[in-house]
Amino acid sequence: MTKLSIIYYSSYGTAHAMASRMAETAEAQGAEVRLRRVRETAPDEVVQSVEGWAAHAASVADQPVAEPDDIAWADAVIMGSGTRYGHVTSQLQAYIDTLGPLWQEGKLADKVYASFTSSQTLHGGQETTIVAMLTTFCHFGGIIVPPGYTDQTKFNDGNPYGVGVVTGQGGVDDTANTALDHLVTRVLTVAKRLGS
Ligand SMILES: Cc1cc2nc3c(=O)[nH]c(=O)nc-3n(C[C@H](O)[C@H](O)[C@H](O)COP(=O)(O)O)c2cc1C
Repeated sequence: MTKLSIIYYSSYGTAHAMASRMAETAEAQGAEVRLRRVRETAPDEVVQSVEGWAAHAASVADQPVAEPDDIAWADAVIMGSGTRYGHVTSQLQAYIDTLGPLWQEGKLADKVYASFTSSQTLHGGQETTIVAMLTTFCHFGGIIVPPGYTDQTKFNDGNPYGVGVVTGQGGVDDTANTALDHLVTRVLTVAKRLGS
């Protein structure tokens, strides 16, 4: 059974919906899945001052938060974050910054990695955000599995780096779900080929 961790940060629920879709698809394919939200680091008064942010935070309050062990445990990791000025969220980066001891022990290496994002606008920085996560995976010694155009459906969402959802244009629609299913299936297929 391939062990897959899906680790993401979401303020308003888009990355949460994307991660949940991949978790369901992976479980249907027999994988053991850890779906883990990254801990909120913004001050509570800031979160509570934004309606959509507060509502999403309340809806996931009882769900487990990501710990470093969730990567050490996994054969494959899919990481996701909304786009912030063309980069990953500080919340996801704060989680990544707790991984130093595992990195030092070599426990982040030799796993399959992929990433996903969402942004408000079409050219608002999805590629740079996804590639920022891929850069981190290089430092881990990870085996990066981008979707490329390895399936005809990739010509519909058009993102060979990972999966990106544009919240201002359709959000997590059928095209996005197809791309998410393709990404997680590809990650599991490669992990299995590597013996996981
Ligand atoms: C501080 C901040 C910076 C953002 N920067 C960008 C950006 O550079 N490009 C963009 O298209 N959207 C940007 N957005 C919009 C978010 O990317 C979008 O709301 C997010 O992807 C939604 O994901 P979530 O629902 O998982 O939180 C920004 C939002 C915030 C709050």
